[in-house]
Amino acid sequence: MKFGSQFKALQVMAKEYGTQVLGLKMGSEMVVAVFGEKNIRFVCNDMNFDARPDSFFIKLRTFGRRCGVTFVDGPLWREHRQFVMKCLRKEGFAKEVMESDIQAETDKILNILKSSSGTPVNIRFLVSMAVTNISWKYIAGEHLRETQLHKFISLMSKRSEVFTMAGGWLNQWPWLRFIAPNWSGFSIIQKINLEMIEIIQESIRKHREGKVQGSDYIYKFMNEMYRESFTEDQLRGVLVDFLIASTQTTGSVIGFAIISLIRNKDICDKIYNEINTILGKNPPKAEDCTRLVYTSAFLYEILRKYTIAPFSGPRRTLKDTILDGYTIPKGTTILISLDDLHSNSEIWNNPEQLLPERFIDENGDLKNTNKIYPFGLGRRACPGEPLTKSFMLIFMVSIIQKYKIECSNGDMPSDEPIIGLLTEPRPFTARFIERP
Ligand code: HEM
Repeated sequence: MKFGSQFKALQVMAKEYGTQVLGLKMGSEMVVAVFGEKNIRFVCNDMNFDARPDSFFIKLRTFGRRCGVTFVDGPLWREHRQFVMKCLRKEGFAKEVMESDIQAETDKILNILKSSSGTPVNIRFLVSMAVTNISWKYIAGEHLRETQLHKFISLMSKRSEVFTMAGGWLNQWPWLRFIAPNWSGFSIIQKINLEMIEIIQESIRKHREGKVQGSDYIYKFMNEMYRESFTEDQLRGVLVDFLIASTQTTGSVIGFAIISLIRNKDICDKIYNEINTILGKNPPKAEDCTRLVYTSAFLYEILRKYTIAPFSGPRRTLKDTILDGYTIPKGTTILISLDDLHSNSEIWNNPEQLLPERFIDENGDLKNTNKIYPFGLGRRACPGEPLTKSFMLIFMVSIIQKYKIECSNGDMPSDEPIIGLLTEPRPFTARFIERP
């Protein structure tokens, strides 16, 4: 409580005990929090750490069953991670096709900004809608209805305030749901589950009736349903994974980027000048990241300073394993501190400062981009990385090219994050003033 989040508390405890491998018992669960680049690389690359914990909280997320990609392991995870990635790639995920989808969603937001005529806009919400729409199109062949999307994203933003990475109190003491359903977060999860089930069932039904055009992931999955692991629960699980992963993450990164531009006018001016010199009024493409060096450096710096997943996805040891001289028993939950790699003063000078220059070398090229791990690393690294990076560049360049960004009613937005399950910016609005 004192530190504001479980993540901060564990970071402070590890420092106090002078260790990079901090073991503790949470409820009935053995948990080890891992810090330091060497240890984190080891954990992410050793197959003994590839599994995910199997807890009440994790099963609650997927309607009481262990299914999907994000929180399963072993052969089921390998088969379905490979399958979903193959299907999405065939449809154009992470290729030029996706760029045109990003551009189309960006254009929608630009139109909203135009009609806002400088009145305050909740940009993070619009971005969450856009990214969810893009990833849902690849998964389910069409966009979500706007009212559905609106309701779902509002519920999701309440969710992560309630939980910390190991699942919060509800994970350790599931009976809390009976005596404190609201405080423990159980009620909000129930509401989200109802909303997700409605979205998912509607989409599956439309696919069964052949009412969706194209050959999206759901159709491809249905063609494989003669195979043992291709069950309806598994299909629902993957749809939950993609709905949850795309709603909050990218919206939060863009939220932090916009807040940082409002708070650092000099950085915003440098970015605008670079875009103006290199692109003029031409629309950006993802490949422009190598030419727009300062802009790209700024986006890397946002990913570093505001680490969206301070702990990467939780892992579980498959057998007794030695880590940094400590024996970690089989079945231990492992929390991997990505934030530690991004805020370590031995790696980054003045890590608390926003300095895009730390990603630019003396020849004016990008550097150090392989020293940050916002999307995790190894076999379980985030499959949404290409979508997020292309979205960040195309969206931010398009906005800055056309608009000056200002705070609402003179209120400077805080960049102090809310750290729950993920790191999020505090709610804020901004004004977008069209450039002449
Ligand atoms: C700023 C944006 C994002 C960040 C920072 C982020 C970060 C992460 C991290 C740290 C992990 C855990 C990796 C591990 O366990 O080692 C992860 C997993 C995952 N992410 Fe993302 N993510 C983002 C956006 C997305 C998007 C847009 C999607 C979907 C389109 C997505 C889908 C997933 C999935 C399915 C997994 C589970 C992978 C597995 O367990 O095999 N993510 N992400």
